[in-house]
Amino acid sequence: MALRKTLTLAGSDTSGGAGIQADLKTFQEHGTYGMTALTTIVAMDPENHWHHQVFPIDVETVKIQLKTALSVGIDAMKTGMLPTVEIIEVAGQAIKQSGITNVVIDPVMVCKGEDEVLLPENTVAMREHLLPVATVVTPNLFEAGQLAEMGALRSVEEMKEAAKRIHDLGAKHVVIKGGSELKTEKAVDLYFDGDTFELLEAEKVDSTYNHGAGCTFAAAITANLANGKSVKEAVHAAKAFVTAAIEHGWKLNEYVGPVMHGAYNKK
Ligand SMILES: Nc1ncnc2c1ncn2[C@@H]1O[C@H](COP(=O)(O)OP(=O)(O)O)[C@@H](O)[C@H]1O
Ligand SMILES: Cc1ncc(COP(=O)(O)O)c(C=O)c1O
Repeated sequence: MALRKTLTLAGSDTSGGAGIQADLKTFQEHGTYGMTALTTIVAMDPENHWHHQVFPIDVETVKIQLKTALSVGIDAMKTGMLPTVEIIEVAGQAIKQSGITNVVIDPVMVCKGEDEVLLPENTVAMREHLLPVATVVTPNLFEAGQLAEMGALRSVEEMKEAAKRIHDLGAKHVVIKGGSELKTEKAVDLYFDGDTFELLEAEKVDSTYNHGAGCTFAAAITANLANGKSVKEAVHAAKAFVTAAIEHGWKLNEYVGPVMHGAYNKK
């Protein structure tokens, strides 16, 4: 079988656990050929409690990277941190024009442990330009509440309502990650295909070493789609992959603990 090509349009996480670094490691673990289009650079200030600083890439530079990557014919792609409205618009247009069918939108709005949320106008732009081109969208509880205009989500019932609203905005499949935020015994995610709901459950890991979990989950879905799995199969396999990664999360320094991207294949 020819090597399947995967693309991430996302930010660089200098600390290596999230962003394009998580995506490439995850793509590799799934035996796909990973490519990147960089949207922003995130650096951390070691002298100021590891405070995140975000340096967006010029929109023309994002455009030319997308043109380059999409010209080779991509089997599946994902988006991650998109720092400006202009970049979100360019992403939506490029995806639409390319005709690519396996598109995972991870609507990153905030980094774990950081209070600063990306600008509210970015959420508006995501609704308009990214949800309509999404094969799968993977918001966490906070992001789903923002996209659905429902504020904080606290229960599976509220997650169901949010999933319906997000589906109505154009995303074909919706996965809302309850993760460690939802007050349930297990780590519960809700999957909605526009027709039926399914709960994906895994043991909740008692750990704060979960940096990059969201990116890893979305990248695993992307690689599984590239490898020919159905959306439902791709999501289930990604859940097992990310659970193992969280179980083996580790301490990089006193501020951040990344997941172990390759843990699933070492089991
Ligand atoms: N403590 C945990 N134990 C097990 N699974 C978790 C835990 N926290 C998050 N997950 C799972 O990891 C995946 C990524 O979720 P999450 O970390 O909430 O995303 P994000 O990084 O976007 O906030 C989801 O499948 C979620 O259920
Ligand atoms: C570039 C980048 N993308 C995405 C994220 C979100 O990461 P997570 O998978 O932990 O939600 C971060 C968080 O630091 C980041 O730096």
